[in-house]
Amino acid sequence: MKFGVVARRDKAEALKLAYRVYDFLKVSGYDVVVDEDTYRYLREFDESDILPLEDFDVDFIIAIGGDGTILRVEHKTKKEIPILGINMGTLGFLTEVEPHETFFALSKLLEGDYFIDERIKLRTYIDGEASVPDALNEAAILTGIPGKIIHLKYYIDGGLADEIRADGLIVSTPTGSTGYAMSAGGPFIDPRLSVTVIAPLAPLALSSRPMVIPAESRIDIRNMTITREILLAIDGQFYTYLPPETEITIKLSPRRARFVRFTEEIYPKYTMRLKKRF
Ligand SMILES: NC(=O)c1ccc[n+]([C@@H]2O[C@H](COP(=O)([O-])OP(=O)(O)OC[C@H]3O[C@@H](n4cnc5c(N)ncnc54)[C@H](O)[C@@H]3O)[C@@H](O)[C@H]2O)c1
Ligand SMILES: Nc1ncnc2c1ncn2[C@@H]1O[C@H](COP(=O)(O)OP(=O)(O)OP(=O)(O)O)[C@@H](O)[C@H]1O
Repeated sequence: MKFGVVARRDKAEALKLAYRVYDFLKVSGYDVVVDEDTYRYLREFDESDILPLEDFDVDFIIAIGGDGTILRVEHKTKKEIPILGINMGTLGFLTEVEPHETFFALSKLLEGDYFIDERIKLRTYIDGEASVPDALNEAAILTGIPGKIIHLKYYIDGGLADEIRADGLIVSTPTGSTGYAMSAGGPFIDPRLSVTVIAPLAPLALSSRPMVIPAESRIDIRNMTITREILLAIDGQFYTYLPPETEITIKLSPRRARFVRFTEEIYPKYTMRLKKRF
């Protein structure tokens, strides 16, 4: 078995724990690679084990950090590698275990006492091209000029669903339903469901409400403000400004994210975490 180790670079405890995980796995006889960005901030790893995240070809990734760290791993790796998230974040909604549980969790992983939680992702097409990363949380279509409204029309499976004047539109997976979409008034979506949430961001009209549609549906978004660019932000990791005439389409991605879990429990696990959020 081969492992990859990644830590958030801005927290010394996360880097130190990454080294302990690396050392434990090496001493146990496993091949381990370490993300080069992590190495840049802690030079103790063996130089021959350093690789860019983009080149990780391992069985499991141990990610030590918060949600931003997990999202970064998801965006940079090319294969659907299962991630075990160790929470060294503020919220750590996407992580599985707390730091004090690290070595117990690793033992369970090595014994095969775990399961894989697969999460759907969304693919965004820009003028018909899949040229941007898939979203684990959401694709956010945002006003390019803070303080200025954007006028959008969006179509579901070819039919006009709504026309909004708002700060933006959040198109979210069940995983992302507890992130930006929830701040836009969207509901908690049980991660076992295959649905997409569409939530307008600060809409002018009271009648523009969040909706939940089948994940297999096609969403076409058109910018009606012909003079204003819009900003597309995916999972807070990738940004691009799009000219007004750009045609945006969002569909279910053929790819999935995979997480190592030790319990299938959703309630009260996620709902308790939501309480921590507020
Ligand atoms: N107003 C908002 O609520 C708002 C605004 C921008 C981005 N976000 C979220 O932040 C994400 C990027 O995360 P980051 O850590 O790189 O950015 P960040 O550092 O700006 O933190 C955003 C916060 O959202 C939390 N978060 C991220 N994904 C989550 C999820 N699936 N469920 C519950 N909480 C979640 C993070 O823990 C963090 O507290 C985006 O994908 C988006 O969902 C939220
Ligand atoms: N190696 C790195 N390269 C780029 N950005 C990084 C790196 N390590 C950490 N960051 C950034 O540092 C910030 C903090 O990381 P992270 O999101 O993991 O923790 P957090 O914000 O405290 O946790 P949470 O997202 O759970 O609230 C994030 O914005 C993350 O993207």
